[in-house]
Amino acid sequence: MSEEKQVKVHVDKVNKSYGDNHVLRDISLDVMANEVVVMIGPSGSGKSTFLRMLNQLEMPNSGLVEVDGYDISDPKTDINKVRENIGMVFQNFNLFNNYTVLQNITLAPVQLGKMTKEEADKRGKELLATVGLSDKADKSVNSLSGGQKQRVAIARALAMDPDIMLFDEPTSALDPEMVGDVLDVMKDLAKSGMTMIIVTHEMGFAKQVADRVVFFESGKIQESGTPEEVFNAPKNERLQTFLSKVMQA
Ligand SMILES: Nc1ncnc2c1ncn2[C@@H]1O[C@H](COP(=O)(O)OP(=O)(O)OP(=O)(O)O)[C@@H](O)[C@H]1O
Repeated sequence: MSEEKQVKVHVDKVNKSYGDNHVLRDISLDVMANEVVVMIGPSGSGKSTFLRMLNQLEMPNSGLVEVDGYDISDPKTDINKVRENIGMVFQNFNLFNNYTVLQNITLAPVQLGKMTKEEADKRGKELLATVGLSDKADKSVNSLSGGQKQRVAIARALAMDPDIMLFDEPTSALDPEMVGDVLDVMKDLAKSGMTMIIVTHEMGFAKQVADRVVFFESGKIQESGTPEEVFNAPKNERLQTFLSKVMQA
């Protein structure tokens, strides 16, 4: 048996424009099973667009995007099937506010026929325990803090038993005192071996958790490497400038 790790995400020479705005420029990146890749870079550099492309929330103008072996740059691919294996967590939670916490988590697996209601309730409660919210199962989402909502959003994504988790600035909308709880859940998930791609401005988290840090600037990957390489010995001048600004802040 080969010991080689499986490629989970394969992106080759992708370009994306919005009108005249050329947002992704010949981007290529492979992410392996169990790898945690953190994307950093200035605002508007294309990080969110890249992430959203991985579950067809955006389509590239050219290039190849393969996720879990499916060519999702091909509009004919059944994206709903692929999305069952990709959990996505957004900056603004995107929960159903009028449902209870547990209903938010069980809705998709039951509706898509992945689990019975009883199985989904059982799994949902287990997931709430792992994100530290066992006591909130029957509460309305409206009654939660931002940090609690984000932990519910993570539990909801995990309820589909995904192979890959995508995080788009999951802590940017949170009060500072809530950030740590959400990052702790993500750290545990990384330790469990989940394949993760994370856009964040939390540099301390990136240093601690990333297997690889990828620096985006002007729609290009300007540098990528281990946290030690990227943070302690950045080669690219734009990365050096970016880091000095972020560190000052
Ligand atoms: N749906 C859209 N329509 C038009 N332009 C868009 C759209 N989405 C993003 N853009 C533009 O694409 C560029 C890259 O945006 P993107 O959100 O990917 O950057 P980012 O690196 O994630 O920034 P931030 O850290 O601020 O979220 C920006 O100039 C943005 O205005």
